[in-house]
Amino acid sequence: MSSEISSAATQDGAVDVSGLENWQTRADWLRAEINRHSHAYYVLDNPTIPDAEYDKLFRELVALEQAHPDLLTADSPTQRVGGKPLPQFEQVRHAVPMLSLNNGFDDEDIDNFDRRVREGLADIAEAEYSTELKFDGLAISLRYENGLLTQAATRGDGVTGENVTANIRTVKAIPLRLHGSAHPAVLDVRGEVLMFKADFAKLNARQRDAGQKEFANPRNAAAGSLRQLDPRITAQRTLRFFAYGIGVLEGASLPPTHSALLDWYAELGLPVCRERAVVKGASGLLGFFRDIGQRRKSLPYEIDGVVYKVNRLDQQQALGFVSRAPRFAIAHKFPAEEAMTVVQDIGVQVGRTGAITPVARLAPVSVGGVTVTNATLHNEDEVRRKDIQIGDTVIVRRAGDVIPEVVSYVPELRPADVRPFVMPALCPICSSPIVKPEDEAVARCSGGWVKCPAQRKGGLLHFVSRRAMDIEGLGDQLVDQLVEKQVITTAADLYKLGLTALSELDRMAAKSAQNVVNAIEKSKSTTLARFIYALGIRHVGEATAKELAAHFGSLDRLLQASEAELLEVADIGPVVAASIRSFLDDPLNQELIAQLRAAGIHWAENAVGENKPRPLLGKTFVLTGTLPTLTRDEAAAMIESAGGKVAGSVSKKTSYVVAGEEAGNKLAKAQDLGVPILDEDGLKRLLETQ
Ligand SMILES: NC(=O)c1ccc[n+]([C@@H]2O[C@H](COP(=O)([O-])OP(=O)(O)OC[C@H]3O[C@@H](n4cnc5c(N)ncnc54)[C@H](O)[C@@H]3O)[C@@H](O)[C@H]2O)c1
Ligand SMILES: [Zn+2]
Repeated sequence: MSSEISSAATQDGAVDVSGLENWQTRADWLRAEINRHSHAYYVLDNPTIPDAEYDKLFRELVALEQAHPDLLTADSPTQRVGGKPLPQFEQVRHAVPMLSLNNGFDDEDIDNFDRRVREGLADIAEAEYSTELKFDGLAISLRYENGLLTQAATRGDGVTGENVTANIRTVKAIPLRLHGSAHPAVLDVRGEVLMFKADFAKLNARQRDAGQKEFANPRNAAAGSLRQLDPRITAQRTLRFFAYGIGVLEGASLPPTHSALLDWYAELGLPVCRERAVVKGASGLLGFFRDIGQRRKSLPYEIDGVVYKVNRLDQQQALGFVSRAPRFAIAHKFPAEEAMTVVQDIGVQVGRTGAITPVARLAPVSVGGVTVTNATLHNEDEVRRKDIQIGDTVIVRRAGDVIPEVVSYVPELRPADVRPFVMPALCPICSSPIVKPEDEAVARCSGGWVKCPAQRKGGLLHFVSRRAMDIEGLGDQLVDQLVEKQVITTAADLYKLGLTALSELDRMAAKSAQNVVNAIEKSKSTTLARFIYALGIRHVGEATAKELAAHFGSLDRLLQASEAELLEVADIGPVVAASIRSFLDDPLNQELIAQLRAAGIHWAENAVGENKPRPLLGKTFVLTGTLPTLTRDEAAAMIESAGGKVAGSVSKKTSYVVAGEEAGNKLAKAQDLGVPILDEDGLKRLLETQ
């Protein structure tokens, strides 16, 4: 290996080898790192770094070996699957190896996969695929002889796995005897053992209570639970199973397609996931990917992508395998939700109620498809519990639209000079003392909105937000300017804002100034519930505001309500009642409310208050899909004003499901449970006739 190669490639910018002698050294280093992490992940079920970081190392090694084939060794991790089986278990040799899957990340990868498949099948015009989910668990092989479960083995290194038959027998989702009567002499079912999100949360809560180590994620929990030497421990953990493939088959003929194989499995009583489809071409694959991506959060188990398989089994056979994965299948992965980066500092943020949130300032890192530079540490106790310090390398998580958070630090990468976070004594914005009541986890700026611009801004942003007064166009930056330049101090000042004042602000075009003025004007017509919510009373969220509005019917009645009367409202306890009373007793707040009413904010008051008819009282509705004329909010408001409740998920207690176009899972679930289903007209009729 000459230094020439290394310097040329460095100029390419392909791989950073600074400080390393040559490619050989780099490849050796990568192999050692990858092997170390694989061992922690596959054998110990206790990963040391996020998957995305591991994948980065792995991809670098693949690229290196492709560019310099002489570097490739037979024992390179790129040529192998999984990890070595644990010696404590009896070993099982897989007659048909259990392989991994190749990965794709963007649309182009999938187009290329589809093209390679068509080329590999003598240039067929269009390929048919079976699409399914990529479950985040561990692969298992279940051997049934004449319908009876005789052996279960983990994937291990793909060739040799661990005999976990005794443990698998405790998994209720897996039949010990196949349904029906005609059974093949030997059937080797391949599938994934996994743990559902709810069971994972329960398990971790139990581990916490027992002072034992919590699992990093459901995959590790599933793997750790299955690979127990004592099956009684496995039996205490709720594991599930989905079948997705086949190894050996004797005494029966293979169905013609993968989808038919899964249908057959379902008939045999094996769990097969419902979320699957048969599609054509790359566009069909991408359609499935987007649909699942949208519903990912609501699935009861974790997935890290979807899997596409050529549907016809004869075509699968024709395409065959490369070293560690089939050519006929690919996993289309979602962007990683976890990444590793360095905490450069820990600052604090002041919320609208004065709550002080420690925030990690991070070296920029891409997580879940966006660049993250700040991540919440929630509160001081949490920082101590997780022992996160300035200078630490940490794992950052960003799942969907959720605010990025720091999950943990990486002990082996902690430098000697880390510094702990110190809660400042004074608010960084207004210099008022920060106080922390003994019985609360949260420290607060004691300045209140009168002294603290951060609280003022937060309060105003809450006031104008979509679920409060819904004033469009008043974003973060505009509110910042208005508060900083002292154009407005309270929400009431918003209603005095004229075009001139707005136009004087930086970068405010005449047209957008006019839009803001119009939006403010429009917001004057609102509902009592929105108005109460907009006030930003501590502990009064949207649901409580709705309850208050429905219960009292008019603002004056609410203003006069005693704590005892407040306690009569559904779901309101002593803490909330006291918080409402103390807010309303504050002369500054009384002044604010008077000014807002004087500015012309109004709503339809209900003269009879609590006596208003509430025909849907006690009924729970679930909304799904797109209704022809009503938005979800409107439909929910109609149901709630008639006394009904709107819930997020369907259960036996659901009274009605209101389904529109493109209703998904919830509709299917309602049908399963026999819950009555209404369309928009049905809902309207119900409201009229009651
Ligand atoms: N954090 C770490 O240190 C570390 C170490 C090693 C591996 N890993 C992670 O493990 C993964 C690689 O491991 P891998 O070889 O198990 O590959 P993989 O997880 O990328 O894909 C192959 C596996 O997918 C599973 N699978 C789920 N649904 C499936 C379906 N419908 N059809 C077929 N298979 C399905 C099977 O168990 C199969 O073995 C990567 O995500 C990598 O980041 C992480
Ligand atoms: Zn402050």
